[in-house]
Amino acid sequence: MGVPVVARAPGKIILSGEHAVVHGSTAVAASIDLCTKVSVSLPSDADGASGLLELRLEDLELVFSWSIERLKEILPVCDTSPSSSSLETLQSAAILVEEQNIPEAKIGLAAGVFAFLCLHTAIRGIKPAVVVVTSDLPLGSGLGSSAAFCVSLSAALLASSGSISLDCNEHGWLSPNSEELELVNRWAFEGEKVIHGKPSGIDNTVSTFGNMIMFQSGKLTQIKSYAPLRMLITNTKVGRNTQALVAGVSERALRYPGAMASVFSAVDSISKELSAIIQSPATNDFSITEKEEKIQELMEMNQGLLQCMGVSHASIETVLRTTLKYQLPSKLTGGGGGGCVLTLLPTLLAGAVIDKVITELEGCQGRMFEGFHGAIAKHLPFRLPFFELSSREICLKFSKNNSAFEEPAVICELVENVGR
Ligand SMILES: Nc1ncnc2c1ncn2[C@@H]1O[C@H](COP(=O)(O)OP(=O)(O)OP(=O)(O)O)[C@@H](O)[C@H]1O
Ligand SMILES: C[C@@](O)(CCO)CC(=O)[O-]
Ligand SMILES: [Mg+2]
Repeated sequence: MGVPVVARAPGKIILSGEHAVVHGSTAVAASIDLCTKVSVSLPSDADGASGLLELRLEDLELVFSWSIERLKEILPVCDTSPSSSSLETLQSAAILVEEQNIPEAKIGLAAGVFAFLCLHTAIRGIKPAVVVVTSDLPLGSGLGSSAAFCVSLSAALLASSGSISLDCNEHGWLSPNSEELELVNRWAFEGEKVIHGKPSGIDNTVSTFGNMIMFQSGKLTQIKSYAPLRMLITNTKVGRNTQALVAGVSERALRYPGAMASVFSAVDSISKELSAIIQSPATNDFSITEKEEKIQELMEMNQGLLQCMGVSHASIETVLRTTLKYQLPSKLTGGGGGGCVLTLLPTLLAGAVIDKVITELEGCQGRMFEGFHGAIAKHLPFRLPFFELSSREICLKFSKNNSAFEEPAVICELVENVGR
């Protein structure tokens, strides 16, 4: 195999505005330091072109492969600029996914495999490669796994095809320049369309550019929090699919256009208020506690409106009731219908209370709780309860001397060095 390229991209949480953002409202999101990593290796001349395109999903121990001959039989040659039409011409790729006989229990992956075939063909053409994917993110749980997959895949494919320059810094890592990031984001958005149907673009945008953002109708504004926000993420482990949830909200909006327009408009105001509060400096008059109370209140109001949209779930309601016993309001994050729930943990909240909340959540329904600690460099799911919003951006690693990749912990260390 020739020189491999690795790209990594983060998942996200949405503090307010999911679903409504698809209908033009403002939303607030932040990247988290749980990432998906994609490596692309191309056959060297010495390999005599293996004649295979291979996708290895390492965490899931799944390998998909297609002969170049078969791909050429089925796939059209398509445009190489990021546009919907270039991926629409690739509908025929669906049969190539079906032929892989994905086990019923993992059928949700078909969308990701389909997006892979579309992005690979559109960006690199019909050529052999070995693409290896690993991820810290739970799939289909509201933490933006689909976007992190599309962003890291697009970045690695663009870098391996020369559309992103790979002048390494001393660590071998680099951040693409802003034009390159735009290109990555546009392709990732096309990939998200394949997985989600009608994405707003918020997930791929926050995964590409990192940090905390306010997003509306395709436009991002970076925002900066004056104080760290600590969040508890509870994973209900109830599987769901963002595409179906987004479609459900659109159907409700068609049935009740007036009522839903009011709901979306209320969410827009909440997101704008929230972003103003997050960005305001804490003074004596407006203490951190007051700020946190307002953030909690706005998140709670947003949750009420998400219930109006029909995207809550009994498992989410259980988490809400449980945290509320401790005066801690929560809201779902991402697509809803299960998946993850966010709870702001106020700065002055005693550790003993947090322990009690977690114990009670864990007791709710077997193993309902899963915590992530993002304040340290290792991107691993931990049984520790907090994570802090963190600034992350996608980074590419290029192994010039064809040596083996660093272990994930070392990569994290490099990321920490590069991180802002
Ligand atoms: N690492 C990955 N490898 C392959 N496919 C992936 C990967 N990550 C995500 N996907 C694809 O994305 C799907 C999950 O996307 P979905 O949008 O439903 O959930 P999510 O992105 O985790 O949550 P949300 O969109 O609410 O933030 C998976 O079922 C799979 O098809
Ligand atoms: C539900 C949604 O609003 C967020 C999913 O993380 C969908 C989208 O904006 O693409
Ligand atoms: Mg998604």
